[in-house]
Order: sequence, then C-alpha cells, then structure tokens
Amino acid sequence: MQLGMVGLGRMGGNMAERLRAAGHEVVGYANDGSGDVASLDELVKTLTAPRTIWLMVPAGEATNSTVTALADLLEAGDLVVDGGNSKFTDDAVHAELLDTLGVRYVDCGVSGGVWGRTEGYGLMAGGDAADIERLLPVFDALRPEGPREEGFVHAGPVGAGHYAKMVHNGVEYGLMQAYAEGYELLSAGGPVDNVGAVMKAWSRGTVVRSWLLDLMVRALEADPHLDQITGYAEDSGEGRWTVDEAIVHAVPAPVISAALFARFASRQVDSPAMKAVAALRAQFGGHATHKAGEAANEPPTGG
Ligand SMILES: O=C(O)[C@H](O)[C@@H](O)[C@H](O)[C@H](O)COP(=O)(O)O
Repeated sequence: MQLGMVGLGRMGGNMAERLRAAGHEVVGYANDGSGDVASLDELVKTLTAPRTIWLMVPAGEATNSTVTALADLLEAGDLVVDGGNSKFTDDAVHAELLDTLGVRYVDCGVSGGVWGRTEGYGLMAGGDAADIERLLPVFDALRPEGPREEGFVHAGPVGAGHYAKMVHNGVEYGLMQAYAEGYELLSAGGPVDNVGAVMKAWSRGTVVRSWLLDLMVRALEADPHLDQITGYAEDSGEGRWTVDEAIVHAVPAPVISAALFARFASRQVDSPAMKAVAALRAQFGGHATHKAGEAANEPPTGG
C-alpha cells in the first residue's frame, strides 16, 4: 500500500527501506530536505486519499507540532500513526485533535533500533480495531518474520501501544543494568580472567541468554574493557514514565527504579549525596574522609 513516512532518521529511514523492500510505496519527508518531498503540504498532496501517514520523529514537541500541522492538511478518512517513543498521554490529545476532523489515529511503539531494518521491528499498537486492520499490511512488513503474535500486538485502545512500549523500555533498563552489574563484578578482581569469554559462554544454553546479552558480548569483542567509552548513560524519558506509572498504580518496581537512578548517578562527576554521607560519618564518628583531588582508591587521609 501507499504510505507517507515523516522523519527519515535512524528509525524512520530504515523502516521506509524495509517497507519498500516488501513492495509498499513510501513517500518520505524529513525536515532536513533528505526526503522525496520538500514539505508536509507536498507530502499530503502527493499521497492518494484516504492517506496513511506514519510519524517517526522525536517524542514531545517535534511530534506535537507535526500532528498539529497535519491536522490543517489532512481530510476525513486519512490515518496518522505515531511510531515514535511518545508518552502515552500525548496519544489521547493527538487522537482527539484529529478526530474532530474525521482523521483516524493509531499509536505504535516500535522496538528494534538499528537492527530492525534487517531483523524486523517489534510492534505494539493502540487504536480502534478497524484502523489496526487497515494497517496490517504495514505492520506485517515491519515486524519480524514468523507468527504475527510474536512480533506484533494490538495492545488496546489509543495510548495502549505507547504504554506497552514504555513498560518494555522499563524492562529494558532493568535487564541492561543487571548485565552491566554482572560485567562489573566479573571485572572487579575476582578469579575470572576473561570476562568477555564468560559472557559469551552465557549466550547459549544458560538461563540468562538473550539478545541484550548478545549485544553485550558484541560490545566486549569490539572493546574488551570498554576503554573507548565513558560510563555516562543518557535516558530519553521512558524509564521515568515507567516509574511514574508504577507510583500511580502502587506497583513495586525496585529494579526499574534502581536502573533509572543508576543512569542519573552515571552523570555525576562527584556525588553531592555521598559527599554528605561522608561528611556525616566524619561529624558523628570522626571517620576519615577523602580530600578533594585525592584518588578515590587511595586510603583516606582525613581526620
Ligand atoms: O526498544 C527499542 O528499540 C529501544 O528501547 C529504543 O526505543 C531506544 O533505544 C530507547 O528509547 C532508548 O531509551 P533510553 O534513551 O531511555 O535508554
């Protein structure tokens, strides 16, 4: 079928390629001029009604302004899919705005990163059954080969797709953190002399084998001691939203929360909280503190 793709970055560009390889006609638009058309207006004019437009732009302001701009251009019967990592609460706002014009809306969490073009993407969709049905040829082209239910889900009404993707990303945080802590412990001076080989051995037959573990092995093969990168980890919001939702629903989520907070800690050159702990130990117990500028692994010299 014919589809407009807005956003042709690492995700949108690769998805457009995978869709074309499956025989779909994709008209791409990117605001850096790299697409087939130069504007959203031209994209809408190029597509045949009823149009399907898939958004793959950064969550938040970029997605909001794209949906608002499309609302001025589209007509009843057209369908917008937000495949970015939007917060699920944004979906209701976008669906409501478009609904006043008779334009349909589906949200779709997309997982798989840069590997998705060849391996297929995991898809989590939210919306009305008829809209999901209309998009099945697109979902089938994007998802991995095999049974549909193993790479695609219609998770519920509008918002459910991004909700499912949000929780997926919370799980992703926890899994990554567990492998990361295992890596650090294996490397910390115990009897293991080849950490990469141990993690590689875990990748077949063990209880903890997984794609994330395979990627960890791959990273260690390229850089056995991870000397080429610093221990600074960004987050793009979904871990925070997952923890927010855990609080709303009173769901204990200690692993995901700890993994999120570990990322915040990774950005501190020195921890104000731990300075305070050291200061308090010195206050109540006269315990020694490390002076500023002293290497962390040197014995303390203070009081
Ligand atoms: O499933 C995926 O393909 C990933 O989760 C993908 O969506 C992206 O890499 C994360 O959004 C990064 O999230 P953080 O920046 O929060 O780690």
